[in-house]
Amino acid sequence: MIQKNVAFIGAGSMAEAIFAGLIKQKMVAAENIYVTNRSNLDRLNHLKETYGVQTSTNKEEILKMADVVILAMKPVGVKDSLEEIRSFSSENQLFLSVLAGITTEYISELLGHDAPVIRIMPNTSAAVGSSATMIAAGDGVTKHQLTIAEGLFKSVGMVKTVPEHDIDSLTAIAGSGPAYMYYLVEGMQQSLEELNLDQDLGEEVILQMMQGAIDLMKSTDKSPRELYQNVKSPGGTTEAGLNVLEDHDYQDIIIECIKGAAKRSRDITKELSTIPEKTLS
Ligand SMILES: NC(=O)C1=CN([C@@H]2O[C@H](COP(=O)(O)OP(=O)(O)OC[C@H]3O[C@@H](n4cnc5c(N)ncnc54)[C@H](O)[C@@H]3O)[C@@H](O)[C@H]2O)C=CC1
Ligand SMILES: O=C(O)[C@@H]1CCC=N1
Repeated sequence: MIQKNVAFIGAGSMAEAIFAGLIKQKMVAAENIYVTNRSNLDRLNHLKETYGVQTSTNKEEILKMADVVILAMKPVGVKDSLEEIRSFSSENQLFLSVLAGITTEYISELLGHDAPVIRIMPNTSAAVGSSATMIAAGDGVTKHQLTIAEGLFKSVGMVKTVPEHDIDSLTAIAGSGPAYMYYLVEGMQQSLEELNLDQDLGEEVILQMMQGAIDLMKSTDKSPRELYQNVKSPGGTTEAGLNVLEDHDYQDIIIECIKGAAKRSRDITKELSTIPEKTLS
């Protein structure tokens, strides 16, 4: 457990997933977690009752307690939010931003001082200790500060420290990826009705099937292609299903999906930042 106060600016699904995970894994005590949002008091009260975290709509009150500040508002709100808190923040605080498409350089510019800024791309599986979190240090971040960020996020899943220019592309997989998995599961669930199967039974089978496929991929050197070839019998059921996927260019669609998400992350940078184009590659 680290003896640091961690403040969340933004109290949405990502902030909740992170602090739920930090508390569950006993990395940070609930009383050391401070949470604020734009103005939704009901939401703050709900989080306080559920997790025992400290909450307030008064940003100054929250900021003055913080050793580590986690920026977890929507990217579009970052400018207003940082303008609101910059006078309460200090260079002695460590800033961790989970905002898609927002560079450390831009955050430093908005803060207007030399506080260390680290860019983080986690996912909502942090709530159950299973995030795949990407971390990139901004200019001037010390090894010790990076270790603090890595330690916090290692407690809620796997961490990879990467160059900042890779974060946009990795956001598509690490950050947005869970949504594509849930979308796939939703599609399978919808098939249950058409097949006249019991919904509860079917949903349990789908999740165990996916868990098993992940366990097998993690435990073998075989490629996904070898693994699905092993499932497929000539003239069998799997082949019939794979033919449908191929007819619809399923893998091309997945590639376009990931490229589209990565492009959006880079576009957010261009839309919201004042940073010159040459630094965006
Ligand atoms: N949801 C996800 O799976 C992931 C989200 N992220 C990033 O996390 C951030 C938050 O995403 P979500 O939690 O999904 O959004 P959300 O819409 O659920 O929550 C946004 C929160 O920010 C607060 N907020 C907005 N403006 C504010 C301001 N000026 N000052 C203080 N708080 C303010 C809102 O009140 C709300 O609590 C985004 O920047 C997103 O890119 C990153 C990885 C995964
Ligand atoms: O959709 C988004 O923009 C955020 C970033 C990654 C996951 N959710």
